[in-house]
Amino acid sequence: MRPARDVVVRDLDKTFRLRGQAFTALDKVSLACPAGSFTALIGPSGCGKSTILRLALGLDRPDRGSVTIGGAPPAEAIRRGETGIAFQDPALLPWRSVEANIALPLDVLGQPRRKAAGRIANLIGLVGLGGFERALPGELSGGMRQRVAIARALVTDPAVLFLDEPFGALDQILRRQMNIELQRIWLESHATTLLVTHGIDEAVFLADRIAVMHSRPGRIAGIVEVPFARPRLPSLFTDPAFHRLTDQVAEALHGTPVE
Ligand SMILES: Nc1ncnc2c1ncn2[C@@H]1O[C@H](COP(=O)(O)OP(=O)(O)OP(=O)(O)O)[C@@H](O)[C@H]1O
Repeated sequence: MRPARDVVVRDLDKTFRLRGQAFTALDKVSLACPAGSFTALIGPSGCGKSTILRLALGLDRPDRGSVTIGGAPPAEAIRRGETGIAFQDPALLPWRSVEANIALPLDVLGQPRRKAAGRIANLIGLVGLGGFERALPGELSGGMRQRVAIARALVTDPAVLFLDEPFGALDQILRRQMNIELQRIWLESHATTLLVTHGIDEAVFLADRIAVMHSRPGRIAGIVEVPFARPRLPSLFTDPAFHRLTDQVAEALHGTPVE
């Protein structure tokens, strides 16, 4: 198993230029995700959630501030295969089977797929796709494709998992099922997880802490701690304490300060 890694976002500023006009996308954004924790990042459209992930993945550079993964720059953690990524669009290669799609990060890192055969088989079981190893993406449902993307994100046994609205395109019923599965996978993998989501229910069900963002400029308005014990059961979705917390997150989103 990988050593645990924390993710520390420190004083990020990011300005984009749009047709000659400067637009402050992020203003002094700081967020510490302790090793092994599950953090949800929630906020209105355009507040800069995906920009934070892009900076955390070294896909773009901040104007000021830094992101470190286990104390190192993101590029180093990525090179060591310590990061797993899943986005809203599962982006599977249509000509590759389920198992070959899951193996893709190993191919990119130049690690022999043969040595990981047992791990790939375990992951297929973990995401409930036993029997579909040789299926092509076109033969799967949307939820199954998303589960392939989650398995692919986990194939390098990452210490850190970045998830950007991975279930955004799924219907409510399937989304809840995927939330329950993601919790199970996270409890097994212990990866430090940062989940970008628009779903308040999803954030409260899954996260240890929810970072609530406001926009224009994008900033962290507050952190809501989620105290529920794990494993969290589906019955939590109907618990009054759950609804009190979703109300608190909604209030924080709409401007009321987090207590
Ligand atoms: N490459 C870019 N060039 C110019 N502006 C950009 C670029 N990337 C992001 N932005 C702007 O930065 C802001 C934040 O975008 P970002 O995608 O991070 O928001 P978000 O919170 O993830 O939104 P959503 O919830 O809709 O996905 C937006 O106003 C967007 O237009």
